[in-house]
Amino acid sequence: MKIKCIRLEEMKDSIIEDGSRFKYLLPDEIAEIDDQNNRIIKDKDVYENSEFRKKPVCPIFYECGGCDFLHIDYQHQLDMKQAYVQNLFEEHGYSNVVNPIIKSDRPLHYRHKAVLSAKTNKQKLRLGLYREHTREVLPFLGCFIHDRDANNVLKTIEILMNKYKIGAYDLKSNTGILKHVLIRKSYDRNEMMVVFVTNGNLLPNAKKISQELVKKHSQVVTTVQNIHYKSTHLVLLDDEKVVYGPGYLIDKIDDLSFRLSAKSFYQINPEQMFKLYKKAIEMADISDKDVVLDTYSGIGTLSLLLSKVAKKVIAVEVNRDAHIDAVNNKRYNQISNVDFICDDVSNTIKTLDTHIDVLFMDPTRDGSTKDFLDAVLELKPKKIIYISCEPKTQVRDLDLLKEVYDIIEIQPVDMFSQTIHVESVVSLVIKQI
Ligand SMILES: C[S@@+](CC[C@H](N)C(=O)[O-])C[C@H]1O[C@@H](n2cnc3c(N)ncnc32)[C@H](O)[C@@H]1O
Repeated sequence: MKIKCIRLEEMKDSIIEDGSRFKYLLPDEIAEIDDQNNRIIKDKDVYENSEFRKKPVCPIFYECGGCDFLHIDYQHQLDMKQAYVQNLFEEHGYSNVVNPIIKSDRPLHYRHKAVLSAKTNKQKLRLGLYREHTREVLPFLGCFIHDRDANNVLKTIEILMNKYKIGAYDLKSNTGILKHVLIRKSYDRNEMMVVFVTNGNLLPNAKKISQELVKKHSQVVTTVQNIHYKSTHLVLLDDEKVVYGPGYLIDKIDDLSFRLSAKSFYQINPEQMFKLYKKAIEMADISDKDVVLDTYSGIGTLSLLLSKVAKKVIAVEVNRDAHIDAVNNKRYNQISNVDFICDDVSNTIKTLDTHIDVLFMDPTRDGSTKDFLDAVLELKPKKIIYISCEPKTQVRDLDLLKEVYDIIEIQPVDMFSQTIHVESVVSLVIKQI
């Protein structure tokens, strides 16, 4: 049997186990499958002489699921993402020509957030990333998309955990302490937060570990313990205690400062985030008479940037920690024309009694809901800016708005280099009748 990968979204389906493990086919590449053994018969000509493929820099690329594209030339990654977004919108009947993708100047080591998991290996605690599609931890601390400083801090954490005899949590026996370590870094201040995720509230020598860590890496300004009292696939739960420092980080966008706590959403690629926000605000072309509704607003980054150009901003976010950060951020920046509401976006939009000129929406990968989009059609803002990290759900949602709104611009942004994911910003205006 021969298989061919035609489109970007099919790449994930083209993974075939063949012992040495074969990574994704590129669109138009053909692989021959030995049906009986369900193995791929490699065609050296195609895979090794491809002008688009390169030797992946990472030694665990073929096991780890983090980077889909580390074996593909960066320009070709961009071309594939561009074609993917263009095709997707065309398939849904939109005739717009998609803007050229905004590329990254730092396609490696761009992630300012890293999450690693703990395991016991040869009687030692090791930190690493999950093997693709499994919960098996691959001990490795040199990830090529994580920030380099974060990688160095993780190496010290591994040493300290072993020095203080902290055991890795084991799911099967439900024993051990350390489940995960999360690191976050502020771009502006170059400072880091470390979160130790533990099974139960015991983390012996937590203060000593933190002090030694800070002594070695002065960039670490705070450490936090996040406590799991139950089995969960989530990394961070509600119970949290600050071990060292203030328990949050400060980052800056333009002249605004933002407080980041462990659990609140913050874009992981700061340099691309600046470009994304700048482009989204430019697309909205807001006047100082406009009232803006910023939905799915996180810690209020975009809301506060929008407050500089709009008359008023109303921002809605369901996550309580993110909401508290947003309120603090408003106070910290002495901004008065933003109201932050902690609620579900559908609840808020249905009960809103203010005229809205421009709507911003930035939902999670699942996209928005029919309930919310129906309420948008009732509200009838003159412009909508839809920011999405999953163009597939974005275009699905846009189909529910297309009777009333025209798409003006579609802007892909490469927020997640080396991965299959692409961010997309779409501007819409209400149809004239
Ligand atoms: C992709 S993030 C965007 C955050 C923000 N716009 C930014 O750029 O940092 C999506 C946010 O939507 C929030 N969210 C998800 N579902 C929601 C809902 N039904 N109502 C309100 N907020 C929601 C999440 O907690 C998250 O903070």
